[in-house]
Amino acid sequence: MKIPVIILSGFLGSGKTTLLLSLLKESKLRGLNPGVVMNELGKKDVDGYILQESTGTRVEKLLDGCICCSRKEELPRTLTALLARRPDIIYIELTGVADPDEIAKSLLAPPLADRLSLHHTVTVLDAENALEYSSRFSSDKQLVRTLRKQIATADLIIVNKSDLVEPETLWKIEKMVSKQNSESEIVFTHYSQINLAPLLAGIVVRGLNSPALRRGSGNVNVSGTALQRMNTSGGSATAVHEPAAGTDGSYSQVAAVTLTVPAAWSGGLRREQLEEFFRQWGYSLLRAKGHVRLAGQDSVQLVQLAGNRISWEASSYPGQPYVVCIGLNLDEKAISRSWASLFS
Ligand SMILES: Nc1nc2c(ncn2[C@@H]2O[C@H](COP(=O)(O)OP(=O)(O)OP(=O)(O)O)[C@@H](O)[C@H]2O)c(=O)[nH]1
Repeated sequence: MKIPVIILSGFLGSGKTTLLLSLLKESKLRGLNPGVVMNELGKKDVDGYILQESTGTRVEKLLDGCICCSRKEELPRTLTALLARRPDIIYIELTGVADPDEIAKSLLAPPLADRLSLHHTVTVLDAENALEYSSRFSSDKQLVRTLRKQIATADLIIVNKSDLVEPETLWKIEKMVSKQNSESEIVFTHYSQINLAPLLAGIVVRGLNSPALRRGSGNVNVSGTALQRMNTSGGSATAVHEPAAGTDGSYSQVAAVTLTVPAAWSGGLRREQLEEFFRQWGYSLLRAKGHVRLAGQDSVQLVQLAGNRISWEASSYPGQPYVVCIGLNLDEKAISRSWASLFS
């Protein structure tokens, strides 16, 4: 009995975690026992914390690297441990710069091939920025290639953040997607809200909560539909992008820097101060997220920069405040210096 896997891919900040939140809530409503693997480029699990807080789901976190290349060998180990908890469905949320085809190859090769089936590969696009990627990242061919692979290998493409663009842009995105993948479904969404029924079709309770299991029979033939179009044949699983030699958490030219608030700092930052800190790096800062304490506020704030927009919301994060910055050709020393100056 193979456990179905749904791979969630898409560029940084496109709305993967927002979709995963809906999927987990729907899974729980259906009585399913979901397993989650979340991969983050940074050393902190911002999204894993959000998911655990909102849904109570245990999340397997693979931090500080990408499971489609530098941390590739960790995925089979993590999935094997996860399978011991008898999930009905496994969701794998990739980093924004991961190639979902590489992950599919890992799933469909020994030792996992007999235990998992690829149910769907979903790619989420940020409607406000997707058309700009090829020109904006023209200096990083590997990144452009990976973003194309994210579109080419998906069987469902969610064009998200449609609230931020004109209908004409959506039409252009549809055209661009169709050129790269003429067979996938395309849906246009706001906060990744889609009808989840087709995605979850065929997935049934069979793990710990399964009546069949309670009766002592684990032999229920209800595995998810394997994806026919996924090209997993031929050649070894060569990573599309390799970590640059001698760097830590760096993929093609995309790198993550984790910045913590000094333990001795008892003050609070001003919102404008932090927004200015983010803005100074321009388009080289692709994504930022973290939990910080603002001056004059009792609660911690979850701050997110995605697609050059900054959002704030209350958070109950209990640990030492931090921010993860992910960018292209980021000057790590300059960022760390600028960050330290906020507390001097
Ligand atoms: N305006 C708008 N914001 C959105 C939409 N969907 C998600 N967001 C916001 O965009 C930010 C990034 O969303 P996530 O779901 O974390 O994106 P992600 O793809 O998981 O991001 P990473 O995995 O960190 O790269 C969050 O602040 C979301 O609240 C949308 O449809 N419209």
